[in-house]
Amino acid sequence: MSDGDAAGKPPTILEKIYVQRQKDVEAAKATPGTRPEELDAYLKMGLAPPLIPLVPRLKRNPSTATARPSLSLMAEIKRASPSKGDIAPFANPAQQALLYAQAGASVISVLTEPTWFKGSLLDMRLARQAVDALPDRPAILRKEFVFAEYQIAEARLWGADTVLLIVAMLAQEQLQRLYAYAVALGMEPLVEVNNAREMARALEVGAKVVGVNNRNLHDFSVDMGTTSALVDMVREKDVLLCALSGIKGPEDVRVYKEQGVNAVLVGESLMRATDTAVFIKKLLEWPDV
Ligand SMILES: O=P(O)(O)OC[C@@H](O)[C@@H](O)c1c[nH]c2ccccc12
Repeated sequence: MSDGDAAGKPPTILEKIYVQRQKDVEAAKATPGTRPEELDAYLKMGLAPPLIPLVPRLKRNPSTATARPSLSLMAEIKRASPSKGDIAPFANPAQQALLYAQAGASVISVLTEPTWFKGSLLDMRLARQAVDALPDRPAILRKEFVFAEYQIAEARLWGADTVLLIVAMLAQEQLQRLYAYAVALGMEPLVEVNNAREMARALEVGAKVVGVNNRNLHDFSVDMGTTSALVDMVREKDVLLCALSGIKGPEDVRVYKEQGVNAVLVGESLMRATDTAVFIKKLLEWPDV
């Protein structure tokens, strides 16, 4: 991805994060203990924890048994964001993960980007540990700006069951390579798109779980219709479709459910909820579990 100044334009937030994350990854790769060959060796020795396959996990949720079409929840641990600033900077990821799991989330998404989102791999590990022993625990998603195999290996070793791949920041060949690498490690990635062109690219690599981000990562504008506009592109396909960002209440979820969307990913409104369990139950209109 260009840093934006080639055309004389200021870099977008996505470009800024990408540049910083490249430096962070270089530093981690040069640190004894986390060099790429060390991570590779750990993976080959089978030291990564057991994982949950994403697709079957997404298909099980507390509403599947009812007559309503099923819709799963991906609940996010998000301390801060570049568009909103601090959301819950002192949140306890273990506690939050447990609340999400007990309320029926299929996936727990953990932001691991430190500079703008105040996240870390430790947050992700703590979330995983908190839910690890639960029967039918949620899958853990590393929510990150991924551009290198290294970050996927890191995710797997720190306890992620899957990773996010953002089409907008990857060349097609790179997307293909990272997708294949994640799958080889047992992780079906969540592939994020923002428009029809990106959706076509996600389908071309064979993505089975596609998230449509209602928030444009270049300018932060949110349009809840972004997901709805792309539903038809996957309708007859073996693809699970998730709506990401800006979801605040049951009205949003109801619309997506009627359109055949399979999952919603919710961050900010869950982090701000005073009673997380009650909020989730109302949001998804789930029966008592
Ligand atoms: O807090 P919200 O509006 O519910 O949004 C969550 C999630 O969609 C958002 O955090 C997100 C979607 N794609 C991303 C890529 C990187 C970082 C963050 C994201």
